[in-house]
Amino acid sequence: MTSKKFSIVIAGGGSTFTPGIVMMLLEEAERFPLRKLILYDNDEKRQDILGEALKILLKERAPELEFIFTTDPKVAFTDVDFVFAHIRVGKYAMREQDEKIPLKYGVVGQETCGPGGIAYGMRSIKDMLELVDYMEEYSPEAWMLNYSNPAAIVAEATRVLRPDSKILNICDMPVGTLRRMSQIVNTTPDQLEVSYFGLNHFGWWTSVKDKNTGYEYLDDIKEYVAEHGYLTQVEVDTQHMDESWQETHKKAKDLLAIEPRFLPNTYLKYYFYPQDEVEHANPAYTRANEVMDGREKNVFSAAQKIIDSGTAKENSFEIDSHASFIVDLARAIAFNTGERMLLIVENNGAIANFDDDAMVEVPCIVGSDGPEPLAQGKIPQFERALMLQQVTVEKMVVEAYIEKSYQKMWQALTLSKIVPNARVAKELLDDLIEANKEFWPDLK
Ligand SMILES: NC(=O)c1ccc[n+]([C@@H]2O[C@H](COP(=O)([O-])OP(=O)(O)OC[C@H]3O[C@@H](n4cnc5c(N)ncnc54)[C@H](O)[C@@H]3O)[C@@H](O)[C@H]2O)c1
Ligand SMILES: O=P(O)(O)OC[C@H]1O[C@H](O[C@H]2[C@H](O)[C@@H](O)[C@@H](O)O[C@@H]2CO)[C@H](O)[C@@H](O)[C@@H]1O
Ligand SMILES: [Mn+2]
Repeated sequence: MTSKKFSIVIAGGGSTFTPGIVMMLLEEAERFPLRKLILYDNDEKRQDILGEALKILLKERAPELEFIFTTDPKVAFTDVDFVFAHIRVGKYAMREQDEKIPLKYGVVGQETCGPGGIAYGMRSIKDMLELVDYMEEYSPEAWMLNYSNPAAIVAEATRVLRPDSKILNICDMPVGTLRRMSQIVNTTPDQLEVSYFGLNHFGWWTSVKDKNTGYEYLDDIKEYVAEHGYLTQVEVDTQHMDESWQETHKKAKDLLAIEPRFLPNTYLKYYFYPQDEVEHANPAYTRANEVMDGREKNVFSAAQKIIDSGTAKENSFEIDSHASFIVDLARAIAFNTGERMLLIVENNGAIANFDDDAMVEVPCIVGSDGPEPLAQGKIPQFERALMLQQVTVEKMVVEAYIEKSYQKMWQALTLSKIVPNARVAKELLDDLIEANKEFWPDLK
């Protein structure tokens, strides 16, 4: 048990994931003791519901923990060791637009991929920079562990616009898939050591080894995935019980078919089989609606029950697998543990034949000075060409933000593997500009 106790602000305190993360922090109190926990959000009404419920729960389970929830950045970011950032600019109402507008043009509508991700990225940059600036103004020694999506564009924007900031960009898709892989080979995720390369939501596993014996499980897992995808006997993700996510895990088999050398990140399905996504999509009811009717409703009604009953003894929130590794990451920084984790970092040669200034997702050794990427060698031309196209889209969105450039945003949409041609890209862009006029810079 360490003596040091930490102070964390969760930026995006009204997030549907906040209660699960708080429950996980309570669970991990031995390994990562807290002295202060702050929720910060720019939507007071939304955050207050979770804040009031968590105040009751924490009084009962961690009375010694200082807990506040606020919309005042100075209060939120002062005297903190870590900023856990998971904001969703525009909330689910805008995710719904990101997913539905492209479908009007027969194009995949998705939270972080294609036109939906591009729109979400353009919406997120200003708010993310604001969080970084608050952190550096009020707690200059703090680290930001950023979950906020679209992680690829957010990571690129902070690389360009806040190059010296202490930000770790993370994604739990590979963490969730590793849980599935560990089940497939009848071990536990902590026993597996991976090699992986790609961009966020756009990558491949090249090795999945047993940490102790060095046994390479890649072929064993591929044999299973070729038949079942990543669908496992026991569901490992409370978040992914919905049919749409089950379909996604099953689709991994078709992704393996196009690239049999490596194991795929499930997000590749939007780039390789967009027609299947559009065919099966319901333009009137997308993933955003599922979450609004599911997770969002469940989390806020659980909170209301706690408030109404005045106790969390009967009702409570569920611990969320969603952010279990966020503590490992914070501990790696705090205690220089040298944890090996996938992070989204500047390439700088980790992928030998890819741009140094690309934000890539690779295994890193994490210590007090941050991540050290592990060399993944040269990648094949097939993946290299796909990644260059996608990373250029991500870079052009950030350039379009900086230059307020309509032309660059049109080019970014046109370049996306998911958008069929420049005419659809322009129609999409004009529609997205209208839907995002409250959030995007005025593009000229
Ligand atoms: N990196 C990953 O693998 C991963 C996994 C899960 C979720 N996420 C991301 O985490 C984020 C939260 O997800 P959610 O579904 O809980 O969203 P949510 O809409 O439930 O919560 C987001 C919260 O952020 C707040 N917010 C928006 N802009 C803000 C700003 N400028 N300052 C402070 N607060 C602000 C909103 O008011 C809202 O309360 C999203 O970006 C989501 O994509 C990422
Ligand atoms: O459709 P949603 O909002 O439920 O999920 C979208 C997010 O999906 C991934 O995160 C998952 C993760 O893969 C899973 O293992 C579990 O931890 O839940 C997470 C949240 O659902 C993806 O990595 C995120 O970027 C997406 O936002
Ligand atoms: Mn992710």
